[in-house]
Amino acid sequence: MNKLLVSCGGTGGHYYPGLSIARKAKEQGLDVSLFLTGKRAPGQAELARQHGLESTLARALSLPRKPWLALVFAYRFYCDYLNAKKFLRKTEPDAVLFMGSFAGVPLGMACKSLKIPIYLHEGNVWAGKANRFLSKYSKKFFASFPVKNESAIQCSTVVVGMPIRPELLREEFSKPEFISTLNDKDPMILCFGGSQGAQAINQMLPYCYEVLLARKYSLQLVQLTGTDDNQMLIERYGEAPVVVAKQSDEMGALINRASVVVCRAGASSIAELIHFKTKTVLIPYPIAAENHQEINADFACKSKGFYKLNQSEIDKFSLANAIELQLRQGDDLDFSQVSYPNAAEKVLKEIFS
Ligand SMILES: CC(=O)N[C@H]1[C@@H](OP(=O)(O)OP(=O)(O)OC[C@H]2O[C@@H](n3ccc(=O)[nH]c3=O)[C@H](O)[C@@H]2O)O[C@H](CO)[C@@H](O)[C@@H]1O
Repeated sequence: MNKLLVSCGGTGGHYYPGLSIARKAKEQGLDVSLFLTGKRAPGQAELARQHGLESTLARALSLPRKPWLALVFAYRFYCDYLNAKKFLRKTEPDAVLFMGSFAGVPLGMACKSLKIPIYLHEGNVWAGKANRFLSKYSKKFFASFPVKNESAIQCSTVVVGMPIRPELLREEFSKPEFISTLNDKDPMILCFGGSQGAQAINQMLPYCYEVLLARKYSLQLVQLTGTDDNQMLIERYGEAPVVVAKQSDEMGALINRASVVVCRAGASSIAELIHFKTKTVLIPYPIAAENHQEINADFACKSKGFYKLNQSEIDKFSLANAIELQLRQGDDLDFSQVSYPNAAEKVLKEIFS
């Protein structure tokens, strides 16, 4: 049986697409497990276990921010590399798939030394540092979208798409209990940050909502803030048809129901919105590494389904105008220029055929 190891530690941005590929691999009868790093790893391993997947946990190594820490970093890197080699000798995977975090690099170098085939998956339109570095030793680079800095990739590249959680790929969804106070008739705006929320959007939205109501829109709003500290926000909305919550595990139902979404420009968010063909205002996280969210947003805007608003340009009117612009567009927009479906299947076919 083919044995696959998926290295997807770090933030949700690397973990969830890796988990989706691992779940698909298990469904196809492959022997698959996860390699997780960092403080989120125990929780991520527990979620993987609920899907019948085993994980190996390791510490996360990040690049030193101060030059005098370079020696400590080199020592730790070497220890992690030796541990990874020991682990690979014991488990003998046929292939290792990296989802693009620096934490996976010691494991990558151990694969190189033991001649275990390395594959990479990149979520963003701008390939990140770890993937660029590992590409020199890899068999194939799987991209979610055509990669803007493709010249920095030193192995063959194939665009497969961003793997989406299977829960979101259903045809029908039931209405989430926590929005039962909202009706099924009026348009609904859904707002969320990345997997960690977005303070700047959270603060501006109530003002923007007032502007839209003053323009006579009968709008409902679901605002997922990423924080527990929502009391002031809830009081501010008062009796308005608005639901404020920290987060939701029912994103499929919410995106499917939304008339317009306002969110960051993370790769999974964009892939999910393309899947549901939902009109969206993207507000790229301005300090994302190498400005990759703005590059993601610029790519998504090839479809009129997306509209980009920079955080520096946000005020209650610009955000209201952007939402209004999207509300007024028809619901039959073409997302085909940016759509790359069935990513997990394509990755597994490329690795094992
Ligand atoms: C700040 C930052 O650098 N973020 C990066 C991080 O992703 P990050 O995890 O922040 O953002 P993504 O858009 O990739 O993913 C967000 C995910 O959270 C889900 N969600 C959101 C709110 C909620 O209440 N419930 C819920 O399930 C969304 O449906 C989506 O699946 O890695 C991604 C992939 O490398 C990058 O594209 C992002 O730019």
